[in-house]
Amino acid sequence: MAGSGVFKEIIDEDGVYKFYFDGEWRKSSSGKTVPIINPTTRETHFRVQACTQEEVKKIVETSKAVQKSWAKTPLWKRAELLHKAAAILKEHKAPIAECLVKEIAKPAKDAVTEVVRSGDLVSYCAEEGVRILGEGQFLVSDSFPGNERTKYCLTSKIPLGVVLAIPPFNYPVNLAVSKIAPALIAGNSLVLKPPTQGAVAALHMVHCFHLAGFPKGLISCVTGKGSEIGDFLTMHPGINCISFTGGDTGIAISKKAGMVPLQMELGGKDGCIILEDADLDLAAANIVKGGFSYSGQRCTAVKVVLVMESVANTLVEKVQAKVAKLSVGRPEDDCDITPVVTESSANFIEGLVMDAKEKGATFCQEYKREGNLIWPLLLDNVRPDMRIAWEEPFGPVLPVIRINSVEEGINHCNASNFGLQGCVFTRDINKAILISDAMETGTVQINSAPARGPDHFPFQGLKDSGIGSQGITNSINMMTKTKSTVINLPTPSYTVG
Ligand SMILES: NC(=O)C1=CN([C@@H]2O[C@H](COP(=O)(O)OP(=O)(O)OC[C@H]3O[C@@H](n4cnc5c(N)ncnc54)[C@H](OP(=O)(O)O)[C@@H]3O)[C@@H](O)[C@H]2O)C=CC1
Ligand SMILES: O=C(O)[C@H](O)COP(=O)(O)O
Repeated sequence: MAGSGVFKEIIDEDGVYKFYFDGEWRKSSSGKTVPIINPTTRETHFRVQACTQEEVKKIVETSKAVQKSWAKTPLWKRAELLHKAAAILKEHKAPIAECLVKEIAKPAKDAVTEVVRSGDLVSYCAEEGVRILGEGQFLVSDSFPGNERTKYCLTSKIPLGVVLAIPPFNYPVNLAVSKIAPALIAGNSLVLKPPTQGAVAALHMVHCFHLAGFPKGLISCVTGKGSEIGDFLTMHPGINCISFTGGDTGIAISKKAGMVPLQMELGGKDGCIILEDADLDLAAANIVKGGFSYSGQRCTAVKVVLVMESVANTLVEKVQAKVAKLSVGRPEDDCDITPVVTESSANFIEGLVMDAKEKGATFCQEYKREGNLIWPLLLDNVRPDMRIAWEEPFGPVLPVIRINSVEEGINHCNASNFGLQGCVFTRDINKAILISDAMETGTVQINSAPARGPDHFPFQGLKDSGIGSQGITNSINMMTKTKSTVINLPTPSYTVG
């Protein structure tokens, strides 16, 4: 159970979760707490510390000092500790998953999957780190015009320093470890600012790293409202790298952050283009899985279907039939559609639905909402003048735009300010490749819904969808800098003998 057993020390006598600093679980001197509202009951379920700027300052200072010795810890030892943390995390999947169910209404099975996937990510990262950080480059000078072979250049990868990790609510464990593990294996220290909704799952996860025995102060977890301590953290001169996943906040952070490397994974409006020759059963299954899993609260969710008019009726019928089978209700009951994360999120989604209604979209189901729970809704005959054609609902509402040419579909996707992923369904691989090349997105999936995973694949967004690329290997590389040592010889190396 959450907050019990090995997790007992992360909670205080009043039931408030502590923050983590210098290898200890602590109460904030602010005396204030932040409530975490259960999206299903809409009542406060957990409380976390509202940390102060002074506490943030101390955390960053300590992280800086500890990082120096961590960077000198042998790579194999860093990997060993990560493997240990991964095993502990998987061993405690049940209480962590329970937090995900209560804090973000993630369906019970998916919550367990997130924790197990996170353990696997940490292990893979440890192995990949040993491989890629264990090798460097060797260059000789006479390959560049005008040079003799008098210089040998040895390059290796060195850590950046203190990495700040800010994950979003929808994968508070997985998108936290996707930043923590690469940072640590590369020799950095790590400050985590978890999302408010999802903070308690993240604190449990951090405790698994604590139990693994990482040095004191190497990992810290500071809680509080992003809007209150966020700027102080992201603009702190002691931070050497920011890895952020979330919405438009990331754009604001990018503008304010100093000269530090940024990894930004932001929103998306992933288009799904269906050609006339597509396998419509496969497409319909992927549209429903891609559009409605975790109630559409995935950056990689299918967020607009662009279907050729000649097959649109058949496709919509097939999707509608599958939508009708989705179960709607409590995450504890493992329903497909569960309450969206906050009331304001539900209100925002409703605003998009009402706009589409006023402008004449065809409702394939009746719009239904109870509290934060919104029933899955397919909107047909959506036109470009409707907000839902462009904005991401981050909820279980999926627009269908009927197109008369492939170009029309591609142009719609490319006119978006987002460029995360896209997908195309066709039996013609040549067409699929041409469409993939034409789509201005970080990834295009052929005959499958968009997805970030598996976690070692590169994951990146163009335009407002992000900066840089995630994925285990890319994240390790991003959290390091190249260091060269040049050996200068008195004479060209091949003059002897
Ligand atoms: N491309 C990708 O990989 C993904 C993108 N997303 C996108 O994220 C959005 C939904 O996630 P959501 O969590 O609501 O996103 P937000 O951008 O609202 O929040 C993301 C994180 O930023 C924190 N934060 C808020 N304000 C600040 C600030 N001023 N400075 C620093 N940190 C701050 C939040 O903390 P707090 O909760 O305390 O406010 C949270 O931890 C969607 O747009 C979605 O598309 C989501 C997942 C993956
Ligand atoms: O936050 C998100 O939405 C994730 O990055 C998507 O991950 P998934 O495609 O593996 O569900």
